[in-house]
Formats: sequence, structure tokens, C-alpha cells
Amino acid sequence: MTNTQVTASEVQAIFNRLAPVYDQFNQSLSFGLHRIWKLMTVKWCQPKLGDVGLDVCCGTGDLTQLLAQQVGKTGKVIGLDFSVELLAIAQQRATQNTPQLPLEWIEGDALNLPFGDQTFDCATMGYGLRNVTDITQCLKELYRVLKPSAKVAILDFHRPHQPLIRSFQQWYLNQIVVEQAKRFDLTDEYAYISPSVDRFPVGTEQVKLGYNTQFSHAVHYPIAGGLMGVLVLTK
Ligand SMILES: C/C(=C\Cc1cc(O)c2ccccc2c1O)CCC[C@H](C)CCC[C@H](C)CCCC(C)C
Ligand SMILES: C[S@@+](CC[C@H](N)C(=O)[O-])C[C@H]1O[C@@H](n2cnc3c(N)ncnc32)[C@H](O)[C@@H]1O
Repeated sequence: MTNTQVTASEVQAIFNRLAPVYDQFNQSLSFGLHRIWKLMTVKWCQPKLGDVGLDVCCGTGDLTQLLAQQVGKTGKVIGLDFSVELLAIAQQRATQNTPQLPLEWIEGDALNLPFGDQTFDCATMGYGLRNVTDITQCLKELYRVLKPSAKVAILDFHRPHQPLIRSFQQWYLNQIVVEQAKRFDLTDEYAYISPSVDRFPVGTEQVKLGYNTQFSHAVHYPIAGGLMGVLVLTK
């Protein structure tokens, strides 16, 4: 995946191929810290009991489940993704671990959400915005399906400003992560992360994109020393 822009079908193929090891890699390579980053993200979209929530690019459903725990049994959360392999794992995990949660899984495109205008009270997106092929179109769809005053919290990697931390992140992604991926013949799939982070807008640019998409408020919170970030957009 060395070219400057991968196609949607290439992204889809990447995640279908790495699906079997996705959760275990995230857990081991982040020392479990990704769960904290995801919980922070869910809190930032300010879910309430009874809300109807959406997790875009849900993957195996980590954020979807966390969001469902917040809206409770009177609420509902839909997880959408275009990777059938990751969705299958999401469905299996939910059935086994949280059968009581109000979850629904939909195969679909983040750039053309199969929902009506003003459907959702809250939304999340974890490590998805960097992977879609049209960030502006994705933000327009998020704006469209949110109810007035609703928030979407968008978690992703962030290139740290601090040179030492930035070098550490690049080393960790290009050495540690890719070395581990070699064990499963997934070198290319995980080598895709670092250049995708380089292409991804920094926090201040993400805020501008949010305002340009007509969101009434946009703020970016660097977390984990700037290794990650959460963009919170209010309709
Ligand atoms: C949950 C995480 C990443 C999800 C993820 C996102 C992508 O865009 C991918 C693309 C291609 C393959 C896989 C993924 C993917 O898994 C974050 C945690 C997992 C990261 C792979 C680990 C890297 C974390 C930080 C760069 C360094 C952490 C330092 C450590 C806590 C000391
Ligand atoms: C790194 S994973 C994130 C999964 C999950 N949100 C998490 O936090 O672990 C990125 C996900 O985005 C999905 N994705 C990328 N582009 C998409 C699109 N246009 N429509 C739907 N899903 C997409 C991939 O299939 C993959 O499941």
C-alpha cells in the first residue's frame, strides 16, 4: 500500500484480511490502552439513556458496545461497516458477551449512510475517518443523519507536534507493529497505518473541516501524548 491514496475496495480488502487478528493486535500493541481511548470517545459524544446511537466504521464493535452500554436497554445503537469479516466478529462477540444490549449491525458505506436525516442522538467513529476515501463526504453524511445539537466523537491516530513523540510513534508503527504483523503475513496491511497517519489532517485542520461541513461547534482533543486525537463535532 505504498501509493499516496488507496481505493475503498483496497481498504475493504485490508480489513477483511486482517479481521482474524484485528482485536488481539490492537489489545497487545496498545497494551490495552485503546479501550481507554475508546471510552473517552464515547463519553465525548454525550450519550443519554434511551438515545439512538450510531457507530460508523464499527469494525468488531468495540465502540458500538460501549455506546450501547451508555444508552441502555431503552436505547438502540447501530454499528455500520463495509467489512463483512469484521462485522461477523462484531455480531459474534455481541451475541456471546452482551446479548442484552440493543445492538444492530449493518453492512454499509460511511460515504452513503443508509439512514434518514436527523436519525441519531449521538454517534462515534473510531479509526475510521482516516480510512475513508473522502473525509468531507463522510463528515457531510454524519452531519445529515445527526439530530440538531447532537454530537459525533471521532477517534483516530494523530501525528504529534512534539518531534521526539512523533519519532517514537513512527518507530513504533514501522518497527514494532509491522514486525508483529510479519508473523501473520500481514506486513502490507499494517505498514499502511503510518503513511495513512501522515496523510490524515492534523487536529486544527480537522476542526476547520468540521466547521466547513456546517457543524456549529468543533474541537479536537489530542490524547495519549498526541499519539491519538478525538474530534468532537456538534450539529
Ligand atoms: C485501535 C488502534 C488502531 C486501530 C487500527 C487502525 C487502522 O487504521 C489500521 C489500519 C491497518 C491495520 C490495522 C489498523 C488498526 O489496528 C490503536 C492501537 C493499535 C495500534 C496498532 C498500536 C499503535 C499505538 C501507538 C502508535 C503507540 C502506542 C504506544 C504504547 C501505548 C506505549
Ligand atoms: C481501523 S478499523 C476501526 C474499527 C473500529 N471502529 C475500532 O475502533 O476498532 C477501520 C474500519 O473502517 C471501515 N471502513 C473504512 N472505510 C469504510 C467505508 N467507506 N464504509 C464503511 N466502513 C469503512 C473498515 O472496514 C474498518 O472496519
